[in-house]
Amino acid sequence: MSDNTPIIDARGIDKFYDAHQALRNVSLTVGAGEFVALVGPSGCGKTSLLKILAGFEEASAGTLAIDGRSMIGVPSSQRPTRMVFQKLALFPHKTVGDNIAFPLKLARTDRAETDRRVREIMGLMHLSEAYRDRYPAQLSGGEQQRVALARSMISNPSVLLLDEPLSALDVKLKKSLQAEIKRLHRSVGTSFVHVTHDLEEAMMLADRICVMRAGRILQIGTPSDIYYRPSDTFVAGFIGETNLIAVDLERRGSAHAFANGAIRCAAPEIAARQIADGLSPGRAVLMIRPEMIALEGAEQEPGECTMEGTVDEFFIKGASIQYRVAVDGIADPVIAEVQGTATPPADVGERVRLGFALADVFILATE
Ligand SMILES: Nc1ncnc2c1ncn2[C@@H]1O[C@H](COP(=O)(O)OP(=O)(O)OP(=O)(O)O)[C@@H](O)[C@H]1O
Repeated sequence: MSDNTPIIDARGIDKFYDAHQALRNVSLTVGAGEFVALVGPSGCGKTSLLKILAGFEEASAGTLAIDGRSMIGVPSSQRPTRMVFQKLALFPHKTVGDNIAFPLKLARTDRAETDRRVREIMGLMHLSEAYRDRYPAQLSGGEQQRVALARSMISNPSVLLLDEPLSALDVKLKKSLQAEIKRLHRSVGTSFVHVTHDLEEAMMLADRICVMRAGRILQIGTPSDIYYRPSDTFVAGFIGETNLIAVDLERRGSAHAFANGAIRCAAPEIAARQIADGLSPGRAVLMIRPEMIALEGAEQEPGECTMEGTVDEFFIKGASIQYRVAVDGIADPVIAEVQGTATPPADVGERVRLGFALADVFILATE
């Protein structure tokens, strides 16, 4: 995990491509050994930010320091950063060993030391010695990506920048490479900045997630902050499925309560930490994650709050069953993700009662 000294300190970064503004006043710090994931819709500026950190693009405004040194005007080859791309950039006519050793060759490292380091990093990436004399085309996609990771780590960069390195791989390979990346990160102490479209991947790997939209950073926080305390409805909906229900936020003495005719609660009072920063009483949105909603049956204790509705559809997902329930007075179907069982607890068209605990709600501003 990180200490307090930032390895990356980017402040007020703007990026223009001609008249098009790709980044707007972006500030990001990354601690030593920290793993930060950048997520956001296509075109929001993730790769532009990564390229500015790597030195492949210059910022149009703002400051950038890495390892305490200003990076303005410092070319990519002289930065303590390495980047791994989605599309492999291995040299097809060099062997695996020569590909991995390439950065050391550029630095004129002697042969014995190069040999030792190549062996060490191949071991770390679980690449067998037998692969050393093969060519990239003789490896699987996952193995090639491990070679690319080994090559980028061999010169001990302070920062590894990963631009969707796993997105071209099939699901099984992706899972195993995710585990490899996590293990690599734990064992080297390098800071990682990882761009991904896969939100589950971001949640699994990162110490902090940075959510971007239209060139701006909307929220930076731990996976749990982003998931349970999103800064707005966009972040809430972008990171995993969720229920967003219109409510009125009211002040009750020193506490707050919410009201919606379709939700019955004995005392709908909530703690201040369950309300987005700066939100005042009035129209608001109640967020509750599907897995926090129970389908109430004979064995299920009633929740502190309940809603009644009719099952629209359900999907058996294996470990869980997802219910979509039409609740009178709530525009969108309410999604409940319940524990998977061989016999689904309710059928389409059945009347059901949904229950949830007050502690699991979070109140956000309407868009
Ligand atoms: N070299 C360039 N010249 C002009 N416009 C560019 C250039 N590179 C990126 N852009 C534009 O800047 C915006 C941000 O692009 P960027 O590649 O940083 O987004 P992204 O979040 O990484 O997207 P994706 O998830 O699709 O890879 C986009 O609108 C893109 O079209």
